[in-house]
Amino acid sequence: MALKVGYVPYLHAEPFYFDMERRGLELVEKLPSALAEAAENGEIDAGPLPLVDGFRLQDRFEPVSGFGLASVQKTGSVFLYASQPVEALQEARIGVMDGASTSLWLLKVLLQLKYQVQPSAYVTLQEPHDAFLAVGNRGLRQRRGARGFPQQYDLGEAWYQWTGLPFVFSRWFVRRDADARDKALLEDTLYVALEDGVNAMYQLSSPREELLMLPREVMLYIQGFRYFLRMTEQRAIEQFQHYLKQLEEVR
Ligand SMILES: C=C(O[C@@H]1C=C(C(=O)O)C=C[C@H]1O)C(=O)O
Repeated sequence: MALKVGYVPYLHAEPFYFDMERRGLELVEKLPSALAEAAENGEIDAGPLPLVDGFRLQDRFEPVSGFGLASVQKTGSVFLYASQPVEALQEARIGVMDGASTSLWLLKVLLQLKYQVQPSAYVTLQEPHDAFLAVGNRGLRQRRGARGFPQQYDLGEAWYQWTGLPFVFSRWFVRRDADARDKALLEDTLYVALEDGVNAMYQLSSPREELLMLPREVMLYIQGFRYFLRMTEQRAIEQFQHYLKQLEEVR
C-alpha cells in the first residue's frame, strides 16, 4: 500500500513533494495545524509535522532522517502585523490565521519572554483583534504589509536577532510501523527534494501570479530556508524547548 503523505499547500513546502507522486506516494492536502490530527487518526502515514506536534507523537511516529523546515535568518512569510509596536501589546487580542501551529508557539514565546508582554487572548481572524499572525501563502501575499496594521514583524527574524539561531518549524515523521520499503522510498524522495526539488524552484521561468512573486523573488524566498536539519538546527530546537518550558512556568 502506498504511503499517504500530508501535503502542505505552501510555496516553501513545494520542494519536498517534487518527486513523490511520480514515485507512487499519495498526497493528502492538510494545513500544518491539521497534520498531527490526521497522523493520529490514520488519514496520513507521514508528513512534515509542526515541531511542537512532533514532540507528542514520537511514540507512534519516527523522524525521517533529518528532513524538516527551518528559516535561517527570517521567514518571509510568518508575520505578526500589529496596530501598535509590539511592546504595547499588553492585554491585546491577537488574531491567528488558520494553519499556524509551531508559529503560534513561537509568537507566544517571543511576546512573553522576549518582549515581556502578555496578550489577553488568541482569537480567530473573524473576531476583533489588535494584531494578527499570518503564515504560509497568505503571509507571503501580505509580505509588503497589511492595511490598518502599520507594524510588521517577521517571527523568524525576531527569533534570529534574539538567539542567533535558525528557527525550526517542522520535521518529517513517518509511522513507526510502516513497511521498511515504504520508509526507504519516502526517505529517498526527500533526498531528491533537497537537490532537484529546491533547484526546480530556483529555475522557474514564469512568475507565481497568485503570490505576486517574480521567479527571482521565489528563489530568494526558498534560499531563506533549510530543508535538512543539522547541528545548528538541533541546538535551535533545544533552545525553543527551553523557552516553551519557561512559558509553562510563568503561566
Ligand atoms: C515557515 C512557515 O511555517 C509553516 C508553519 C508551521 C506551523 O505553524 O506549525 C509549520 C510549518 C511551516 O510550513 C510559513 O508558514 O511560512
